[in-house]
This record gives sequence, C-alpha cells and structure tokens, in this order.
Amino acid sequence: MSPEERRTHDPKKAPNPRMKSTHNGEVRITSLIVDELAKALRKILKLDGPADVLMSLYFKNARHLGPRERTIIAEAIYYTMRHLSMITWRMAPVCPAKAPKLTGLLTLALQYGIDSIPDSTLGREKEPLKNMLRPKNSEAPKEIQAEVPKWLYDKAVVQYTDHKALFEAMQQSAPLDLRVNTLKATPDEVIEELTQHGVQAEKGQYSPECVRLNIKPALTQWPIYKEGKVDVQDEGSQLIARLVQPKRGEMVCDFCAGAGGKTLALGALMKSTGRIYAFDVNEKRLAGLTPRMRRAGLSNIHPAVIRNEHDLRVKRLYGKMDRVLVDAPCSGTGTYRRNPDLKWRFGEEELDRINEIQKSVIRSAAKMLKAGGRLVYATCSILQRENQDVINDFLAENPDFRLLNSYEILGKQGIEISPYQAQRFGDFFAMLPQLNGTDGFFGAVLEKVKPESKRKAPKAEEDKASDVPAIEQKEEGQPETGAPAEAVQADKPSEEAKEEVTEQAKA
Ligand SMILES: C[S@@+](CC[C@H](N)C(=O)[O-])C[C@H]1O[C@@H](n2cnc3c(N)ncnc32)[C@H](O)[C@@H]1O
Repeated sequence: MSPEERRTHDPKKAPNPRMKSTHNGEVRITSLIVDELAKALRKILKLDGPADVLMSLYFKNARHLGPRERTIIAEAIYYTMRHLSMITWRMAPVCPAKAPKLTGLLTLALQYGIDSIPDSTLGREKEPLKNMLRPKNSEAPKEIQAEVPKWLYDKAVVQYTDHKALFEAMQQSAPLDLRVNTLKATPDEVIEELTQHGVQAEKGQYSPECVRLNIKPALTQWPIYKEGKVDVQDEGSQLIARLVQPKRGEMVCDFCAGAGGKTLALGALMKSTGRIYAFDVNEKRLAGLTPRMRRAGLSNIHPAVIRNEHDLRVKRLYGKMDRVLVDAPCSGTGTYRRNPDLKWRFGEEELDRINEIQKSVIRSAAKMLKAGGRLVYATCSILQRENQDVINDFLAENPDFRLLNSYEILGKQGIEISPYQAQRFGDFFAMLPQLNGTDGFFGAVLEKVKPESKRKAPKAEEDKASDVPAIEQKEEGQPETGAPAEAVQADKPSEEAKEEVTEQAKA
C-alpha cells in the first residue's frame, strides 16, 4: 500500500475490497488468515445476504485482525465471489459452501500461488489442493469460464455477439466513479482536492459531472464528501439523469427513487428549482435520500413512500408531470463488477416476477405525464427482456408515446458516445462494461405526443430550450453522436436482502 493509499484508507473499518491489490505476489499467508477467511466464507457462501454487508459484519467482530490481514481477507472474499464457478468446478464433487476452509485455501492459492501458503498451514490439504490447481481454465466448460449462472449465459450468448468480451469485463472490479455536485464544485476543483490528498483522479469519458478514481479511499470521511461536493455514482448511471434532461422549474417524478442516486443528479441539473417527487415502495431505502439531499444542498426533492405503483399519491399526479424517470427494479446483471455475489443470488424465477413489475410500473408511471412530457425507463440489466422488450410492449399498447433517440439527446448536451453504439442499439441507450468501461445500463426515452403533433417527425423541442448545462457550454448544433444499446438494469428480488444488493448496484 502506497503512503497515499494508507493516508486515505481507514484501517479500523472493513478494508475496501475493491481497492487495487498491492501485494505484487509477495504475500505471506498465515494460518490466522486462512482460519479467518474460512470463518467469513462460512457465512457468505450461504448466499442469503449481500456479501459486502455480511463482510462488514464479520470485520466488526474481528477486531484482532490488523489492516494487512483485513485487506488480504477482503480481497480473497471478492475473488471467491467473482470466480465461484471456476472454484466450484475445481473443487467438484466437494461443494464450496460445505468446505469453506478448502475454498479459502484454493482461493488464496489461485490468487498468490500455492507457494505463498506454508506447508504447516496447508496441512493435509496440500495434495488435494495441488490436484485442484492442475487443470487449466480453458479446460472448463464455456459457461464456467464466463463466471455467470447458466440461465444468464444462455441468454447473453444469444443476445450479444461480443459475449466473450462482456463476460470478461463483468469479472473485473469497477473503478470508483464520483458525480460532482455542480451546485457546490466543479470537476476540476474536485480533482485538484483529490490530488492534494495524493489520490489520482481523472474526468470521466462521457458524463460531464464524472470524476473517476482507481483506488477506493474512505471517502465518506472526507470534507469533499461531507460538504456534498461529490456523491458516489457509476458514470453510466449519471447519464440516465442526462436522458431525463429536466429543465429548471419543472415537475418531475423519480418513480423508483431508492436511496436517490439519480434523484440527486436530477435535482442538481434543475439547480434545486421546480419539484421532484421521489417515490419508492421501500421506506428504509428511501430514508437514505434525506441526508443525501441535505448534504447536496437540494431543496426541490420531496420523498414519499408509496404502497405500489397504483397508490393514490401516484393517481393524484396523473397528467401533471413534465418528466418521469422509471429506474425500474431489475436483475442488476449490469452491476456484477461491483456486486459479484449478486450473480449467484438472483435466479431466473426472479426475472419473471420482476419483469411483471417493470411492465406494471411503466404503465402507471406513464399516466403521470403531461402531453409533450418525457418518460425515461432505465435499468442496470443487460437483458433484452427487461429492456427493449418492456419498451416495445409498452409502445405497442400506447400509440400516444414515441421513442426518441437517446444518443441525439445526449449529443445535444455535448455527450458523445461512439456512433457504433447508435448503429448497434438504435434509439435505445446502452452502456456496457466491455464497450464503455461502465456498469451495464439501459435507457429508453419516450415522449408523450401532444395530440396535434402526433405522427410528426420526432424533433424534441425541449432539447433546444433545455436549461441542462451541456459540456463546456455546448448546447445547440452539437455533432451528431452515438446511439442506443442492448444493456439493461435489474432489481427487486423478492426478499429485502436481494433488493438491497440490486439497489447498491444501481446507485
Ligand atoms: C434500481 S432501484 C432504484 C435505484 C435508484 N433510482 C438510484 O439511482 O439509486 C429500483 C427501486 O425500485 C423500487 N421499486 C420496486 N417496486 C416498485 C414499485 N412498484 N413502485 C415504485 N418503486 C418500486 C425498489 O424498492 C428500488 O428501490
């Protein structure tokens, strides 16, 4: 760990598991590390709760561990989750959940080599472990190499010609993306402040508000965070707010606001004017929004818990909104870089259930729009079924809506995405880890056609009048840019725990 990283990392807390490995292969694995890793895996491999929550709980009760041990254990846990298919294949017929110590040893041997583990620690496991390490990864079936469940593998292979690159990108850890709150700071000021603390940061490639870090400092302890100058949000997620493109003084509804990642971005784009209704069915999750909006200095957000998409609060607002964002509950398949355990915790049966919710939520949310208003449907799923299929069904049922070109909308704000994506995904917005280095996000921008303008060419008038600042003040006459994609978002497994996982992913 460099002096800079040490300065930004709080060793009393659970180590940030996504930080870059700093061991350069020179790791000495002690029996304490192996035993403690086994203890943590015994709980986490049950897959009955989000790995990061279970890991934090474990570290809270492991005060005897020093920062070095904590970091090695945290990295090993994340490695296990990212490579659980391959680990299971190597251990067969032994099941990892039933043999956490062996799983821990195999993980550490895969990470650092078997020679980093002393014989005294390996004990009787040495020979079985050597046998497990013998096969090459390339000998494993393709879906094992892909490190996704079989149901997802089958769907992704059909949907993506570049599925190999997609699977590889989904196995990597993600960088830390910050969204700069432009009411309080500029990206340049944030980068300067981070640099002064020895943290390397650079501007994002697409979002004008994005600053990207390749290490994960304990940011929440920093003034820059406490003062509301930044919040944590994947660059792809930041662009969803740009698709909504709210203007000052408008009436906006963030229908599935969760803890408000996108609500805050919308509030800042509106310069804290107008009114944003932040709805969600999950009271606990929505409660997270209030401190965040205070920190951000936003006074235009009104959080409200709803019972479901047919709640009276929703019905009262029918026909009143200029913009509605449906950041739908989804499978979270676009966020596996950040939540690798989610892939083993979300099953195909959940997809059916969530898909019904997605269709019902968009139907109800659409009724809140004024004529001429804009509906953005978004997910962090890579699956067509949760994305394009939902929109195509909706458009078939609702001829008074038309699909706008996402890339043109972004282009008019100075946000250029490769024309290749427009060719590939048409009007749909898609960000993918293998193409864009972001999580997988999907977006569709729909306009509720004014009665007299039905069937006219889809020229988005409000784009011209928008108050949303374009990159470097570019507003009109932007170069033609990108186009949509195939990515998707996910959410709402039945139990709270599954929801938590997806929520973290999307935020
Ligand atoms: C993907 S998350 C939202 C993430 C959030 N927009 C953000 O950017 O941080 C989806 C949210 O939809 C909520 N949800 C699920 N069913 C819903 C419904 N019927 N109506 C409104 N919200 C719902 C979930 O509780 C969850 O918070």
